[in-house]
Amino acid sequence: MSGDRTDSVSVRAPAKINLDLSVGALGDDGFHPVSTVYHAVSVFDDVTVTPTGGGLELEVTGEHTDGVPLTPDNLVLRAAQLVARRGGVQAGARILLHKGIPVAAGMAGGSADAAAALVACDAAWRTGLDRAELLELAAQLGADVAFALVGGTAIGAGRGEQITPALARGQYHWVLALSEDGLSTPAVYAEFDRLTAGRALAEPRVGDEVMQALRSGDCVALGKALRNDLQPAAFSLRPDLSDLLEVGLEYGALGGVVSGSGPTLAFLVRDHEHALDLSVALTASGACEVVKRAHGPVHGARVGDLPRLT
Ligand SMILES: C[C@@](CO)(OP(=O)(O)O)[C@H](O)COP(=O)(O)OP(=O)(O)OC[C@H]1O[C@@H](n2ccc(N)nc2=O)[C@H](O)[C@@H]1O
Ligand SMILES: Nc1ncnc2c1ncn2[C@@H]1O[C@H](COP(=O)(O)OP(=O)(O)O)[C@@H](O)[C@H]1O
Repeated sequence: MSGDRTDSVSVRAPAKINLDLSVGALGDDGFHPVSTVYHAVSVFDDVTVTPTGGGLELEVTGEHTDGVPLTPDNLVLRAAQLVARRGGVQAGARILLHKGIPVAAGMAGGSADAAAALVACDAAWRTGLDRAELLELAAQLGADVAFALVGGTAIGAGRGEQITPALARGQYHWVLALSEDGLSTPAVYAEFDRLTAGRALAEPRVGDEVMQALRSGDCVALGKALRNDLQPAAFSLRPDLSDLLEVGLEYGALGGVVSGSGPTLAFLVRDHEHALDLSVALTASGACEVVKRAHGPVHGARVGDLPRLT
């Protein structure tokens, strides 16, 4: 069978930022226990799967392709393989990955791709996996993949893969200050270990302030409550990010925080107009080359329209 567009399934998955990221001490499994508030924002990757007679082919297009591996360890291919194995599928697929999420930015782009590929392969191959099975496969692919399936605003526990939806009101507007060079997640966790060596770390716990701000939909309170235990480690590896945070706050952001392991800085603003003002100010200051505006929360990975053929 050779695939055509009538067989194709396209799935869109969102980037995330962490509104709060509390990190505990490195465990024997090589991971840190975390308690985090994930928030899905309107920056997306799209995965289109067309069934074929056999084998997996991957093509990557879009704004952010540098640093995306085309090797079997690409999370899209690993996700497709997990679905094929769980669903007992012999068929193959041609997979198009369109990247709008910056790579190695602390925005979980690879995890979004994995989540999109799980949903798209399941639909294209009609393997009929249920939600629990998809979440189980997601956890095998990375700590952030389960959240990319669920989306919205949610608490992540364990390594981040145990997801509970958070009680959250309102839409929030963000200005994302991007960096040309990414930061490696393992390197930032290793720097966190170095900076906290010899200290007894408390069990990770999401702050009451952030949860209260989300419950009441209060963006000013949320701006003050943003927090990330990995931020000192990201600043230690990239001291320019600390200056950039100061610039954003001086220019009137309600709050700002490094997203996940960085280097993206997420600035909270009041509304669309405020986002435009801050974007212009950050760019004009020379402190940051590329900014993106986004809002959240948005949905998790779900089947959408096929991209237009050109
Ligand atoms: C820091 C966070 C915050 O949401 O996001 P990113 O900045 O990567 O987007 C996550 O904890 C990243 O999750 P993710 O990027 O999925 O990590 P994984 O692929 O599962 O793990 C990559 C490596 O990071 C370290 N790691 C990851 C998660 C965790 N809770 N503790 C860890 O120590 C381990 O060294 C692991 O081998
Ligand atoms: N489909 C994918 N898209 C992006 N990166 C991927 C993908 N598959 C594997 N990777 C690897 O994951 C690393 C982390 O990328 P990403 O998920 O974008 O960032 P972060 O972990 O900072 O949120 C990349 O440097 C790359 O080596």
